[in-house]
Amino acid sequence: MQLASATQMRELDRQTIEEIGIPGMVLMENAGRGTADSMQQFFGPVNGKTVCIFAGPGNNGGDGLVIARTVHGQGAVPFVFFATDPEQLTGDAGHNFSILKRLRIPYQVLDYKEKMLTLVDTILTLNRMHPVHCLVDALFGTGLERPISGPFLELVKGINILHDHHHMPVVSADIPSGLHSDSGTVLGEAVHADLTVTYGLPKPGLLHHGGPHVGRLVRVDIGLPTKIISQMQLKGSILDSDITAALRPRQIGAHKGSHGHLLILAGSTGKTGAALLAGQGALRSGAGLVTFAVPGNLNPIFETGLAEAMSVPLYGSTDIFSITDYEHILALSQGKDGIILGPGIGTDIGTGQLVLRLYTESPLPMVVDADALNILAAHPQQVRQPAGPRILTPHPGEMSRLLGTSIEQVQADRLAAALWLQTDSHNDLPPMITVLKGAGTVITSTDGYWTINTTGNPGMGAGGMGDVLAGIIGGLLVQGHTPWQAACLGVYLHGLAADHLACKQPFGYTASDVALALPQRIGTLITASDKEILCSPPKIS
Ligand SMILES: NC(=O)C1=CN([C@@H]2O[C@H](COP(=O)(O)OP(=O)(O)OC[C@H]3O[C@@H](n4cnc5c(N)ncnc54)[C@H](O)[C@@H]3O)[C@@H](O)[C@H]2O)[C@@H](O)CC1
Ligand SMILES: [K+]
Repeated sequence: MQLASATQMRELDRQTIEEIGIPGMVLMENAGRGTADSMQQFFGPVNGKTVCIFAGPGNNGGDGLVIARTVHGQGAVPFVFFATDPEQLTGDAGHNFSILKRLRIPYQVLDYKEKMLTLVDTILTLNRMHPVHCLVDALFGTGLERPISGPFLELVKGINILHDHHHMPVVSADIPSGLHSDSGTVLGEAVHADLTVTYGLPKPGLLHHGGPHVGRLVRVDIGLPTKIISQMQLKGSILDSDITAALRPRQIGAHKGSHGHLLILAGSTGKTGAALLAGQGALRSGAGLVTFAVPGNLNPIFETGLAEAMSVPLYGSTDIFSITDYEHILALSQGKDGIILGPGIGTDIGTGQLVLRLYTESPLPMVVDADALNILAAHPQQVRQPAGPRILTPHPGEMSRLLGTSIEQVQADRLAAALWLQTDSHNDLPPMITVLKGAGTVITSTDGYWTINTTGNPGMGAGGMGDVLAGIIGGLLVQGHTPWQAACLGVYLHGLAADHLACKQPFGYTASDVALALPQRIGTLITASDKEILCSPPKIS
């Protein structure tokens, strides 16, 4: 499913209305009716209940008025609250206000002096007469352009009090008011929704940071023609279960050599766990063979640490990776299908020299993680000189170092940060993918395509998760997935496995647990017909 920014959404609406001839009133009607349907689906019948609608000064408010009229027709008692004079509404919203008046649906213009507590009291009183079915937030959608303040701020605060303290369900029309629809940044204060019904195409701001304000997300088809959407050539998408179509069952007769050989360059004293976790991630994602190249003194740990993996001691410098290991590593990389470079390696000068040479000289596809990213951050001119496909997997701290900015700035616009390598020039550089980790992981490629992940949960905020992710992506890479596919599948599956664990234990599961949970998740995703091939013995004729 594609994602659309506020500007793209406005353009889609404009083309639909002006070039195709579908009136804006029809789109608004579809949006409002679709929302009313979802409200019944999620919160039960509206008949006989109060529905409080908070309508803003633009078309989002207009959607709210369609919702009011629709639930009125379904036997509810709608009550519309405006923060500004509704007589000022124009266009389709103004038209819907005229209809509302003719139907004598009650509304009230909130006096700014009547602060939020008065609003809360009013709604609690209404609730005593007819129980409130839900509160409808139709204050702002894609048109929010500055922090919410004044009467609008009072309304949002009031809605949140009713939601947080009085447990009233809240549905947001298109976007929780106060969220920036592109970046997901909270502008002043944002509505806490249980359900967000988004119109046409979802907006990226709903997914950034894991969508903490959004609740359940539902999309309503408001009638934007697919022709118009495809002409727009949108580059953003939701990373959801569609990606799992890229998983393939194993061929009968396949052997360990069929599933790729991964070289892992990771670990140092005190951080051998990072390497072992990456190895686990790779093996659990199905890599055929895994070899660790490790500082010589650490080799005994790897001999026993992961029985299924091989290890080769390096003696350039016995405790850390060093530039003097370069030739040895080059020889080791012969016959390998990919490399993971970075988890737990430290940033020693000799290690840095090795990382930069491998990054700029090895043609093998490479997952570049952790300290390898910190080393690259100190040598920005080399970032765009990869000798082969690269998947960079920074967390916000590493991303901020790569960009030379603060973590706050990265988090304020995660998409802009993750698109740091985007280029319009058609050069012959190998593909470079950035995976900006965190709630709502953002994956971008240099040609400007991007996607935001929908799996994962707060329980994943624990040491070693990133190492396992690097391993999973590396494992998928050597099994023949393209760098883009490997990054997207890896991120999606990593979150999915963790979500499965979180169903029973919301936190306290470990990175190893996630790796262990992975094969079963993959198994359930491979289609039934594929399973038949997998499980049935070869036919003897
Ligand atoms: N034809 C269309 O364009 C359609 C639009 N739809 C709805 O329309 C929305 C977009 O409508 P609009 O572009 O009118 O935008 P909004 O309804 O989101 O709000 C824009 C209005 O709010 C004001 N405003 C912005 N930030 C403010 C702030 N911080 N404090 C006070 N006022 C502020 C603006 O000056 C403008 O009057 C979508 O999110 C969607 O809900 C749907 O009805 C489907 C069809
Ligand atoms: K809204």
